[in-house]
Amino acid sequence: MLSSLCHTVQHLPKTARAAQISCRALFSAQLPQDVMLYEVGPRDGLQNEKQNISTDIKVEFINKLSASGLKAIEATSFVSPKWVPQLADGADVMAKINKQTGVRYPVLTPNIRGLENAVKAGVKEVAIFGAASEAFSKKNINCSIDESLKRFEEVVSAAKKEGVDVRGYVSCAVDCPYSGKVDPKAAAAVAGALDGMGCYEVHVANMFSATLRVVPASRLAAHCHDTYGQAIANIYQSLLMGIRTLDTSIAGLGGCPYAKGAAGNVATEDVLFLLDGLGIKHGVDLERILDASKFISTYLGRPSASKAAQAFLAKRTA
Ligand SMILES: CC(C)(COP(=O)([O-])OP(=O)([O-])OC[C@H]1O[C@@H](n2cnc3c(N)ncnc32)[C@H](O)[C@@H]1OP(=O)([O-])[O-])[C@@H](O)C(=O)NCCC(=O)NCCSC(=O)C[C@@](C)(O)CC(=O)[O-]
Repeated sequence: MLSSLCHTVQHLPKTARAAQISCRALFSAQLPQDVMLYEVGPRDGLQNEKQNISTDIKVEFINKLSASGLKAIEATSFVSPKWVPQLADGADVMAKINKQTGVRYPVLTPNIRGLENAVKAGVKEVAIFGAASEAFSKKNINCSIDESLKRFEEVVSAAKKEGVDVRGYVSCAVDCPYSGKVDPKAAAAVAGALDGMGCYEVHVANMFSATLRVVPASRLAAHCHDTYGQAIANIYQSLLMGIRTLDTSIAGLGGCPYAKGAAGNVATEDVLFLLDGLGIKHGVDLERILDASKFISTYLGRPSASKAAQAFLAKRTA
C-alpha cells in the first residue's frame, strides 16, 4: 500500500503546494476534516541527544510548545536513568513546566516504578511501550514481548486506580533494526493486547491494515520515524486510512538510543505544512511552532531537520 502511495506522489506536479492540492483532489473523500497532533519532541526528540540538556532549557522548550495550540506534548520519561540519562530529570521537568489548561503532558513509563514516580510528579497520562519484535523488546526494555505485556498489565491496572490514562506504543511494527521485517500479524497482536488492557489509544508505525482488524482507527495513532525518508508518505497514508492522531516531533528531533540508525520522528512543521495544504484542521499555530523549533535548534547547534521550518525561517530573515 505504501509503495503505491509513493508511486502516486511521484507522478504529481513538482511544487509541494501543487502536489498537496492534487492529492486533495484525488483523495479528498477519504481524508479526515481534522486531526490531533501529539508532539513527542521533548521526549522522543531529546532522549537521544548526547549533550546534556539542562532542565531549564527543557522547561522553556515545553512552555514554547504549550503556547502553540498543541493539545498533547509528551514531556519526558520515567524510565531507568541508567538506560536514558538525558531524561533523568523527568520529575523536575514536570514540576517546573507551566501546564496549560487543555494541554495534556503524557510521559513514558516502562514499569510500575515508573508509574509510581510519574503519579508522584502529578502526571495524569502515561504511555507504555511494547514492541512487535522480540529483538527490539530485549534491547529497549530488557524483556521478551510476553514479559513486557505482563508488566504493562500491572501498570495499566495501577494507572486505572489512580485515574491516569494510558497510551500504548508498538515499536518496530514494520521493520526491526536488529531482526528485519516484522510480520504485520505480530504488530496487530501486540496492538490488540494493549488495546484489550484498556489503553485509550494505541499507535503503530504502520501495518494499519492488519491492525485495523483488531483496533478501530479512532484508537490508533501514527508514529513515523524518518529513517528511510518515508515518514511524510506514511503520515499521508495513515490519513487515508482514517487515522486522526499523528505523532510528530518538532524540528524532526529524535531517534531511539536502543534502535540503531533510527532517525527522528516526522517533523511537526512538515506535517503542519502538509495538513494546511490538504485543508485539514489541526488547531496549531505554525508561527509559534517555528519559534520553538528555532529555539531548540539554536540550542542544539544545528539546523532544524524540517524542510518546511528551514524554508519558513529563511523567509523570516530574508
Ligand atoms: C525497563 C527497564 C527499567 C528495565 O531495565 P532492567 O535493567 O532490566 O531493570 P532493573 O529492574 O534491573 O532496573 C535497572 C536499574 O534501573 C532502576 N529502575 C528500574 N525502573 C526504573 C524506573 N522506572 N525509574 C527509575 N529507575 C528505574 C532500578 O532500580 C535499577 O537500579 P539499580 O538497582 O541498578 O540502582 C529499562 O530497560 C528501561 O528503563 N528502558 C527504557 C528504555 C527507553 O526509554 N527507551 C526509549 C523509549 S522507547 C522509544 O523511543 C520508542 C517509541 C516509544 O518512541 C516508539 C517508537 O518510536 O517505536
